[in-house]
Amino acid sequence: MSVALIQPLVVRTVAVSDPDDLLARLPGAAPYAWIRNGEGLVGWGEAARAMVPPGPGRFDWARGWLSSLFAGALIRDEVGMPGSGPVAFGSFTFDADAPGTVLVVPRVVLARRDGRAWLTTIGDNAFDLARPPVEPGRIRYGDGTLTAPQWEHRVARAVRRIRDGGLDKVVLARDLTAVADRDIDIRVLLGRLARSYPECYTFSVDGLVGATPELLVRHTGQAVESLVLAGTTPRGSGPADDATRAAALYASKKDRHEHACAVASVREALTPLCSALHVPEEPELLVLPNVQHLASRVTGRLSDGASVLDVVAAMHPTAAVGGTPTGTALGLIRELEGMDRGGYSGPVGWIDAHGDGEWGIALRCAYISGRHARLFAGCGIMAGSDPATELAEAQAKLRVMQYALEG
Ligand SMILES: C=C(O[C@@H]1C=C(C(=O)O)C=C[C@H]1O)C(=O)O
Repeated sequence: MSVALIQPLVVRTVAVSDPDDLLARLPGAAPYAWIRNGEGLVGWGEAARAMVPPGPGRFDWARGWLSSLFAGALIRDEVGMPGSGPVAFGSFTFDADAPGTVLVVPRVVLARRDGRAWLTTIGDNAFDLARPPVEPGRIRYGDGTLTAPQWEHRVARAVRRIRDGGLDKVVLARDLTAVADRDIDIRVLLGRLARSYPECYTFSVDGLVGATPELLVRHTGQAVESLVLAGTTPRGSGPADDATRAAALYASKKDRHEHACAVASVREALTPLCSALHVPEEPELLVLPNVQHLASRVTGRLSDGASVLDVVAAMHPTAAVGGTPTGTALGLIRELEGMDRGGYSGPVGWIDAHGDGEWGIALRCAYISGRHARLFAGCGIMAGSDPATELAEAQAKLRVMQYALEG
């Protein structure tokens, strides 16, 4: 297959002076990015790419492809940090059987972490001519797979199914289409997202772009960390209203149960892999510009040398994006959503040659292609869910990418 045809990668990482705004260094409109609070990695060009075949073995396939690629590489890494040396950016589809999972090793990666900065180049150090970003102009929206009222009906059906005892929780999503006057330059979106959502992970992988608050797993050596989110209320009209809404969220049996389902799924996935695992008793509140979430930071130590992709494979799909029990929820999602989620709500992130990396759940995101965008948002549906409230919550989540497109 393509693996056999690839020449060994010749990789060099050197320390560089502070690059300031990483996103401003991207020379062209097809970038790779993973940025939070100004730190992270940006990349461009392609040294290697794999379209990962769909199916239950996709994580194994990805792991095999990466290990033969990285094992054959000639690596000179003068920095020795997580994310130095060669890295692959990846986006896995939500549904294991859907096409569209991709891994790309950019030709150039520029990164900053803990006050250090580095540049990784692969192959000939070709000079990249920068083109200034271009604004997309006016944006027109259209319905995606379902209109808003149709989606509310599907939510009502899911609630009935839950009340009938079929399952505890299911996450239902909807999509929205957008067309711009001009081709959408992803760098414009990334700049807006990183400025307005600095706490989130602003990402870009092969046309999937967003700012997700949900860290599936960060893997550094033996340490793993995850930020589980579930249970949401929109921001209020001011500090007092915010506080009232936050208190109601904490007190809501429905939201606490929804959150507990998501935490339980992460605990179950991580327990077999970890020698130590800390799961907080009570959630905290994560306040974002558009919504507030119940949040639990889970930390652990891996018992053996599992890579970040092994951990991702064990965790996906958590109940934050699938439901409880997982299998029943996935069947209901297929039946009721009537759309292919693609990489939305799938794992997105990067991995280095040591198996370290950071992967988020691709939320608050859109696929960008030419002048077109397809935006996604979903909500956890419980027995006590009200379709109109869930629609409002999905709309609040869609605002992240609407803002990225419109400014
Ligand atoms: C599904 C999404 O978000 C997830 C669902 C949440 C909820 O229903 O409360 C909260 C955070 C995410 O885990 C989305 O943003 O599309």
